[in-house]
Amino acid sequence: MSQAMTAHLGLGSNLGDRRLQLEEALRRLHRREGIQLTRLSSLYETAPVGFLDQPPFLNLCAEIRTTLSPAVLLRTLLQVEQELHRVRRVRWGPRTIDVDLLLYGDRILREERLTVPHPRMTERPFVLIPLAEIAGEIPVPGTGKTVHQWRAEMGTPEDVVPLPNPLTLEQVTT
Ligand SMILES: Nc1ncnc2c1ncn2[C@@H]1O[C@H](COP(=O)(O)OP(=O)(O)OP(=O)(O)O)[C@@H](O)[C@H]1O
Ligand SMILES: Nc1nc2c(c(=O)[nH]1)N=C(CO)CN2
Repeated sequence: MSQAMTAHLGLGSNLGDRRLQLEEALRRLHRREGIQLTRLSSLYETAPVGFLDQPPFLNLCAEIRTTLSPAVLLRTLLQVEQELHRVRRVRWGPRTIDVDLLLYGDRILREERLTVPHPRMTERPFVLIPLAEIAGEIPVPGTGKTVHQWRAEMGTPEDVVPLPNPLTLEQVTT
């Protein structure tokens, strides 16, 4: 068994019961061997980025402790997406669930199917705002800046709105 690492995930949904799908994805991840959910950000409603003609997303970020390697962790995230019947037709388009690996400790990976830190995370308000809540002091490897510094540079977008009743760690781990 390898040493447990801290990693950060970004989750999003903009089709169907968005909140339920995020909740179910988190519950399934926590039940997987080698993954323990340790912190959740607030839940945000966010305007779509990239492909604009699609419904608003719910997004949040999660901290996990994991003994899985980055490659096995990514495979597990993709499996959970499949279990939730993710349908994806358009790049950056609507999806029932999306789970991205944002950070894996202080590792930098540039593999064919896995880039860590996630290559677009420092330009995405729907990632940086929730991530800053739970990982503000963490340096984004290879960038020379912390999550908080990236988030501060972005200003305060109006289209990332915290929901009054977020998901709780207790709710998804018990
Ligand atoms: N850090 C990462 N997290 C998740 N997927 C990654 C990562 N790096 C590379 N990938 C690859 O990206 C592929 C496509 O991912 P996905 O469909 O979630 O992209 P997308 O959500 O449409 O766009 P984006 O990557 O901009 O969020 C995955 O199958 C995976 O192999
Ligand atoms: N607001 C928001 N926009 C997106 C999102 C997302 O999760 N939230 N995911 C995308 C696919 O990578 C593209 N655009």
